[in-house]
Amino acid sequence: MDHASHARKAQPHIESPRRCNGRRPPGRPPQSEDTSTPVDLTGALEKQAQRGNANDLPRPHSAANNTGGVEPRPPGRKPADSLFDIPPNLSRIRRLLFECNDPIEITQEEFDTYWPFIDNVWVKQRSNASKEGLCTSDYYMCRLRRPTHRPSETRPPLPEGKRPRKKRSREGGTCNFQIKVVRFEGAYSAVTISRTPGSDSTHTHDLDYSDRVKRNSGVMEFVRRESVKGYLPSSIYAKFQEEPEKLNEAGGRSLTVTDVRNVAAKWRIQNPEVQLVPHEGYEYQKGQGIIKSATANGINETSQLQPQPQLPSQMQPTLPAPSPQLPPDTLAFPQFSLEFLEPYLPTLPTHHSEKSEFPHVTLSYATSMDSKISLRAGMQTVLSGPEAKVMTHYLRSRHDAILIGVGTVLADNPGLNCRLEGAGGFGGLGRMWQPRPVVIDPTGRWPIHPDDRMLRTAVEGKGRAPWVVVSPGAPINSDRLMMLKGYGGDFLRIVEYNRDWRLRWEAILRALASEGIKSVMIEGGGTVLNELLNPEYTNFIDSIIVTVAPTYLGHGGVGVSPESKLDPQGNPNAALNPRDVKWTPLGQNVIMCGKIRLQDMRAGAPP
Ligand SMILES: NC(=O)C1=CN([C@@H]2O[C@H](COP(=O)(O)OP(=O)(O)OC[C@H]3O[C@@H](n4cnc5c(N)ncnc54)[C@H](OP(=O)(O)O)[C@@H]3O)[C@@H](O)[C@H]2O)C=CC1
Ligand SMILES: Nc1nc(O)c(N)c(N[C@@H]2O[C@H](COP(=O)(O)O)[C@@H](O)[C@H]2O)n1
Repeated sequence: MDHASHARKAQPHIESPRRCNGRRPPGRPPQSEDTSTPVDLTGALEKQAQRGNANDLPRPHSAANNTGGVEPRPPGRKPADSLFDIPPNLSRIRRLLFECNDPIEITQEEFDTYWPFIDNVWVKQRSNASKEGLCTSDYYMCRLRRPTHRPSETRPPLPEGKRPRKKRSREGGTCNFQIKVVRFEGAYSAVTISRTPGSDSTHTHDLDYSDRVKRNSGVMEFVRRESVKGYLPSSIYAKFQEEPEKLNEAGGRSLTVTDVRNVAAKWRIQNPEVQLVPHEGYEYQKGQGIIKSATANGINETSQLQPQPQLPSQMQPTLPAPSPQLPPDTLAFPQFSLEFLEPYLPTLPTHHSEKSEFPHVTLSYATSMDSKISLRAGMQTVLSGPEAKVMTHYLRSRHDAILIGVGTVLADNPGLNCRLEGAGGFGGLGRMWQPRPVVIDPTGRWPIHPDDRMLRTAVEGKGRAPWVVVSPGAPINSDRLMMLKGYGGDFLRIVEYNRDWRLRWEAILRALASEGIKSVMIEGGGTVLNELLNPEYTNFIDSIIVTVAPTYLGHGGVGVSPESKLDPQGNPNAALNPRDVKWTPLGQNVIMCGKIRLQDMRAGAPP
C-alpha cells in the first residue's frame, strides 16, 4: 500500500496447488513400498480397507456406484450453481487423515488439497527443518488434548445473583493423539503423515465432534469466497444449507451464521460502502430473515435454518443467550491484577484523540537470564509461563498494532492476535481488541501462504491480516498483492533508509501513524530489538516491558543487547538505562517495566 492510500478493494486470489514430479529426494533410501510414485490417497484408502484396519470405512466408490463420495471431476472445478468445489472422496479422506491408522505418503499437491479440510482437528506444536531446508517435520496434537474447563477450585466466585454457566466437559475427556507431518521439498516433493510414538492409537472422540469444536479452513475459504461477492451473511448461510451433503462432506455440518458473519466482517470493514444483497432468488423479510423469493419457485418458502420468528417483547427470554463455544486456544481473562502495567501503556483512546506523528511504542519481549530471546535464530523458544503469556495477550489487546521482523515470522509462524476470552473471535464481536500485525520484510522474504497462521487467523475472524513493510525494490507481483489484499492485509512501502541501507524506524512509525495506528507493541526479534535499543532510536520508544525467565539459554541464543556506549573520556558506559522501573513477579517469570523516551517527539504532545 502506498502508505497514504486506503484503497483495499482487491478481489481475493486463490493459490493453485503446487506441482511435484514424483521423483525420490536425493540421498533418501528407498523404502519397502515403492515410493517412486507416491501412494495416492484413494489408493491408501483401498489398502487400509484391504488390510482390515480401516474400521468401518467404506471402500471407495467406483464411478459406477458413485452415490455421493467420489466426484467424477478433477479438484478445483465445481458444478454450476454449487458454492462448493469439493475434491474427490473428501469425506473418506478426511476420516483417513483423522484416524492416521497407518503412515500415509501423499504428494504435496494432495496435501495442499485435503489438509485445509482437516486442519481443524490439529494444533501445531513445533516444527523442525533439516539443515538444507529440504525436509521439514511438523508435529501436531489433537486440538482436544486440552480440557474444556478449569477445575472448579480455581474458578473465581460468581457475582451475587449470577447462575453458574453449564459447562460441557469434553466427550471422552482429553485426547492424546499426535501426528508428525514430514515434507520433502525440492525436485521430489512428498508428504508423509504418521502417528508419533507417544500418541494414543485412537482419538477419544469422533471426527464430527472435532468439527463441532472448530470449523476447518477449507469450509471457511468457501465462505470467504462468497462473502467477497457482497452477499448478506444470512443469505450465504442459507445457500450453504441448500447443499447439506456437500457441507457435511467438507466437515461444515456445524457451520453457524455467526461463523459466516465473522468471515464476512473482515471484508465488510474494508468495503463499508457496499450494499450487501441476498443471492438471486432470495430476499430479506423483517422478522423472518432470508427467505426464498415467492418468484423463485412459486412458493414463499422460509429457509429452514434461518433466525426464529421474533417473539413479542414481553415474551423475550430474560436470560442472555448461552455463549457460543469458544475456540479451544482461548485464554481465560486474567484473574490477577495487571494494574502495574498501566503507567507504561498507551492511554485508552477517546473520541477526541488527536492524530500524532508517531504512535506510542512499547517494546515487549521475553528473555532468559543471559538476555537471549531464543535458543538460536529461527527457533521459537517458550520463555513465558502461563501467567506471562496471558499478560502478553492483554498487552496485545491494548495496542493497535504488533510489529515483528521477518526473521520472527519465518521462525515462529506466529498468530500475533489476542486470544483472551472476550476478544473478537474468542467470544467478542468483530475484531474487538484485535491488533494489526505488522511485519518488516524489506526484501520480500516471507512467501505469504494461505496456511500461514496470520492469514488463517484473519480468515477465521480471530485476528487481523498483516501489513507487510517492504522497501521499493521488494518483489511484489500482482498475485502476492492480490492475495494479501484478499485476506485484508496490505504492503506498505517505505523509501527512507539510514546509512547502512536499513529502513529508518521514524519512517516506519510515521507511516503506521498515518494509517491510523496510535500504538504499536514491538515483540522482536533480536535484530529489530537491537536496532531500536540504540541511541539513534530510543527517543521513539515509550516503554519497555520485559518478561524475564529463570533460565540461561547459552551462547548460541539470539541475544538482545544494544551497541556499547562510551563516556566523553572514552570509558565504557551503560548503553541504556530505562526510567521509572518496576519489577513484578508473575508466576515463574518476573516482569520488568520501564520508560525509555526522554522527550516526547510526538506532534502536539506535552513537552
Ligand atoms: N522471546 C521473545 O519474546 C521473542 C523471540 N523472538 C525470536 O527471535 C528470533 C528471530 O530474530 P531475528 O532472526 O533477529 O529476526 P527479526 O524478527 O528481528 O527480523 C530480522 C529481519 O527483519 C528485517 N528488518 C528488521 N529491521 C529492519 C530495518 N530497520 N530495515 C530493514 N529491514 C529490517 C531484516 O530483514 P532482511 O534480512 O530481509 O533485510 C532483518 O534481517 C526467532 O528465533 C524468534 O523466535 C522473536 C520475537 C520475540
Ligand atoms: N512474550 C513472549 N514470550 C515468549 O516466550 C515468546 N516465545 C514470545 N514470542 C513472541 O510471540 C510470538 C508468538 O505469538 P503467537 O502465540 O503465535 O500469537 C512470536 O512470534 C514472538 O513474537 N513472546
